[in-house]
Amino acid sequence: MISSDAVRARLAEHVTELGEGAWITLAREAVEEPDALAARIVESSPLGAETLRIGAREVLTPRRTAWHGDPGRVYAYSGRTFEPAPWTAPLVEIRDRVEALTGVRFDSVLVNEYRDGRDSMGWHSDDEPELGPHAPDDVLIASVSLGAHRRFLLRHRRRGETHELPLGHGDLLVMGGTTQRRWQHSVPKTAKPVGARVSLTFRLVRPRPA
Ligand SMILES: O=C(O)CCC(=O)C(=O)O
Ligand SMILES: [Fe+2]
Repeated sequence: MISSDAVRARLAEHVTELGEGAWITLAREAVEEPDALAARIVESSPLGAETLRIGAREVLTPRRTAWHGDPGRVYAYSGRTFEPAPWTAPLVEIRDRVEALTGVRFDSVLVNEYRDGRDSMGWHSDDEPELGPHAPDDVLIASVSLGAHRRFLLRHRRRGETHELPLGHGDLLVMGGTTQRRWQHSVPKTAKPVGARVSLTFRLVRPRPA
């Protein structure tokens, strides 16, 4: 059984403890040739804006996304379910690099493309019950950033305390333990001129029983 403690121990030099069993690690420039990889992913992933249900309203996401993974890694959020597209060559390269660094072979990945500063991701936690190793108290998410630098914010759900991490150029951010339970995160819009950014959030998803 994978435990996120083993990942924290392995990446000990990069750990920030957030308290209450929540922690993140940030390794700068962990992936080589991030710009070339981003271009290959944008070419080969079925990226598109999704319609999400927020209460009674349907809204289009202000970013393009694609869900890839092993067969059966169905991901459900905001009233939608997503069947995984197969792994592509650039995603396998990065998945294997993330495995070498974390010791975990992630089974799925959400690709997010932020075309410019108007694209964003609102406050949320990735705490869906199918997320492993064991949502909501132990969720492992390994996020690789490619392309333009963007601000990544963490906000404590009760205390409102925030941390700001500038992410870019092959950086690897891992969120583990109770981070999803205790904190939310976001990628805010920016009025500054910024180029395109691609983020890959690798996950463990329990397969749906057939
Ligand atoms: O783009 C990012 O760095 C964040 C992506 C994210 O939060 C997600 O995919 O759930
Ligand atoms: Fe997220």
